[in-house]
Amino acid sequence: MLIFIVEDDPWFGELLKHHISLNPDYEVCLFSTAKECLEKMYLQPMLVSIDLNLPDSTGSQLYRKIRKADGNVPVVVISAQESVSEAVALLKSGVYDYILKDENTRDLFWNTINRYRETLALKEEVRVLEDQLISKYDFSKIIKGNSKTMQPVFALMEKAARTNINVLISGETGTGKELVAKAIHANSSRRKKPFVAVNMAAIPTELVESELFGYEKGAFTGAMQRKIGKFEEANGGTLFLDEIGELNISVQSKLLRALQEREITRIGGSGKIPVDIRLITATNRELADEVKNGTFREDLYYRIFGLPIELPPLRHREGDILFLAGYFLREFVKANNVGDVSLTRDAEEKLIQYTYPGNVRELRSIIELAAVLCEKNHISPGDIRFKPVTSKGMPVAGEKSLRDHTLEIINYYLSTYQHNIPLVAEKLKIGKSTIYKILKEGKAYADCEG
Ligand SMILES: Nc1ncnc2c1ncn2[C@@H]1O[C@H](COP(=O)(O)OP(=O)(O)OP(=O)(O)O)[C@@H](O)[C@H]1O
Repeated sequence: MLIFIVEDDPWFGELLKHHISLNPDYEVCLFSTAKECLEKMYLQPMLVSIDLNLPDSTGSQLYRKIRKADGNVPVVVISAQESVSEAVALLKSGVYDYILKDENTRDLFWNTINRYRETLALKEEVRVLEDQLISKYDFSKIIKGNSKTMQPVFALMEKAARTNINVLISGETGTGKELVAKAIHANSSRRKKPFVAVNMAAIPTELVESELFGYEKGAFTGAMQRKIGKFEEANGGTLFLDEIGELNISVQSKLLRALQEREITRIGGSGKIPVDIRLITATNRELADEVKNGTFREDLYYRIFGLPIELPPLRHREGDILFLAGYFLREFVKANNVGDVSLTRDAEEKLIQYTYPGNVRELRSIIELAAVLCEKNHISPGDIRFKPVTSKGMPVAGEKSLRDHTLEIINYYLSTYQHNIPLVAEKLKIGKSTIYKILKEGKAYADCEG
């Protein structure tokens, strides 16, 4: 820690400097003029002591200039008996301490420095405690949801935030897995450190290793300079690996080793670099099945499993569709500076009936589009457009109950044919009443799940 001493008596100045420098925690800069001190204020000293009788400035002038350069640095006045009145005036204007120049000055100055450090430590403790109090387990700022099905998720998130345990989040696409990871990080003791997210599915297989662990200059053709990997970037914070099931088996072993040994080696490097990260992973696949099939290492599975959090699909979160729709509408209004937009009763009904294969992400884009399309700030059923599902996301994809498959097929047709129930009935060769019955059952099922 840096301490400035401004003292025009070289012998006395050196004496103070020597005394304080005996403690290796402190580095002391000694100046004999106000000008020299002010020129170095950019170094941000922890404390400045000033003598009142300087060749180029009075004590009050120097104090004012130091204040201007740094509004917080404590200034200690060290003065001879004859300057007492000036020192007292300075004390009144905010000087941290005043010490008389005599045989006790060294010790008194030492005590002042220690007292200031103790105050600093206490302030920091209070700040950390206040911080914890304010944001303690306040997930609701980040992740919205009122449904009963989401309550166990919030309870698990709180447990995860309190500890350092690895977390495995599973859930269909768009259910908010990344948001949950962010909320856990933001409520954990690591919140001041980085949250680094990497989507395994978005990185070409051959680049995954260098993305995670980094590389040294010259490690391979094209490695023009050293690159820090995501592990190192996240040091002290949280590393979120999305779609972990996409990781190929050879990188899986390297990831396992890094997690076990808590250190990594950059590609082309030889030194081990210690890393301290909390790992949160996410998957929309059934990882246990991948283990059975031999495509995911069992030992890695257990290492990342830690605390499992399963996010329910939106269709099973009773009450959340309209709750989230309202939230996204308010966000839209705020971001686009338009007047309040509301949903008509029929529009709400239409939103509730749908099954959302794309979950919350899909609901958000449906609401944003509806807010753009609507007339006179009222969203009516016609403004709500369900996007036709592409062949990749056909409703029959994924493992679900027959009831859910049926419901999704109905919704797929309804969205494709603009909710024209007679037409959908004709296409599917079933009666209209069957469609109503399936939609009703789907809703009742979600109600009972909630
Ligand atoms: N409960 C929620 N409250 C507010 N916004 C949400 C909620 N859940 C999801 N979202 C929003 O939905 C979108 C998708 O969320 P996110 O990326 O976290 O989902 P995901 O499950 O990680 O998706 P994927 O599996 O495709 O990676 C984001 O815009 C996110 O902000």
